[in-house]
Amino acid sequence: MEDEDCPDLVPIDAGVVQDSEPGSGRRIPVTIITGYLGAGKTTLLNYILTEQHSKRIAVILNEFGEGSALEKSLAISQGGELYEEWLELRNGCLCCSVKDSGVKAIENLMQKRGKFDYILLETTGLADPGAVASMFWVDSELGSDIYLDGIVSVVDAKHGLQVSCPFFFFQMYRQVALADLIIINKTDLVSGEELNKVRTSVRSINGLVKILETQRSRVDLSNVLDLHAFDSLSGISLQKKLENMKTTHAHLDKGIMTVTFEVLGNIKEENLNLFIQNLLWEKNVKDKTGRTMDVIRLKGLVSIQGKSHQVIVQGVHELYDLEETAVAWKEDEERTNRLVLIGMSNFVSFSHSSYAKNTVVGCSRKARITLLPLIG
Ligand SMILES: Nc1nc2c(ncn2[C@@H]2O[C@H](COP(=O)(O)OP(=O)(O)OP(=O)(O)O)[C@@H](O)[C@H]2O)c(=O)[nH]1
Ligand SMILES: [Zn+2]
Repeated sequence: MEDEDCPDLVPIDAGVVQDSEPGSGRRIPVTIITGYLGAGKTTLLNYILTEQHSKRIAVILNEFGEGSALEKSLAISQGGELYEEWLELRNGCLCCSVKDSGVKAIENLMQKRGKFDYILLETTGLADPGAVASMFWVDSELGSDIYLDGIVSVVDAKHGLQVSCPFFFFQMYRQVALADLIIINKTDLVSGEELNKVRTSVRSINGLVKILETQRSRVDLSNVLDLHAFDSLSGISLQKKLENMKTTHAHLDKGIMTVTFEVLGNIKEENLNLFIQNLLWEKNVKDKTGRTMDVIRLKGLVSIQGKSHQVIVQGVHELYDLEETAVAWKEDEERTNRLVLIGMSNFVSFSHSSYAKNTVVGCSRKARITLLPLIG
């Protein structure tokens, strides 16, 4: 017992930052920032870094790399304020690589440089953030120091969701479908009417997402950081959203939609698991017209037999998780199960793999970590 309380040995290394609290067990949030090319992701990062004066924030850029010749760990610059490190990714890109390598690399960096308070990860405009999100989400279950806090997607108000290339279009829709927060940026470039259109198309894809509108990505940071979108703390805000969301949004022409379910009563946990597995894994749950759905994001609050508290359901692609929240069902309350699916009708669905085979987009060979040691 006492041995476990011993502080870890810290390597003797000139670069070590000593302000971490070894063994504090505090976990570090990761916010994933996505958005189409040029939407304002970097502007958002810079804004956060200059506004936020109390956190040690590490910024990770998941970029296109220069190819396999550079496939090794490399400290690019270590002097001055900026410290950069290339992650070694055994299997290509951050999103496609074996789950643990990205997280491991961050943990290694923290060992060398001291703990951060927060991690911001900017994906390339063409990446599938689902794969990156899954990586961090899975890892948090395995006792990692890092947990996924939320997914933020920046949308360009001027261009909206208009992209002609089907692959790019597909990725942009996925980014919107997956997000916990959408920032519609560059509102200075559009009229009120145009802005309404963009807002409506975002809402038609993702009926749950919070939408903010900005210029130069200037946003109240309390809306971006510490969202707890993937843990049971988000149960209460999810409850409110679900109550206000009785309609089913469908973006019929594009086949991307938000579907809500509401069922009264208690469910057996095993039946719920079976349903979700059929939906996410077997993909054999059909709608009235016989079509199946590719679920990108799943959220819900359910009532499970024998459990006194509401249970939150979270899903990203094929991963899902049930967690009891702090909210107890009241004695006189009618128990309900509400599930929200955001995804694509299989009718028009593109498969990531079939596109990925023929295109290099969305796959970067390297991720660059830029650690901005202390701002303020
Ligand atoms: N007019 C206007 N321009 C903006 C706004 N926000 C950002 N920009 C400009 O848009 C361009 C792209 O912004 P970035 O922040 O680099 O976009 P990004 O999403 O990081 O771009 P990539 O990483 O290349 O995908 C820059 O020239 C910004 O100065 C805004 O609110 N209004
Ligand atoms: Zn990839």
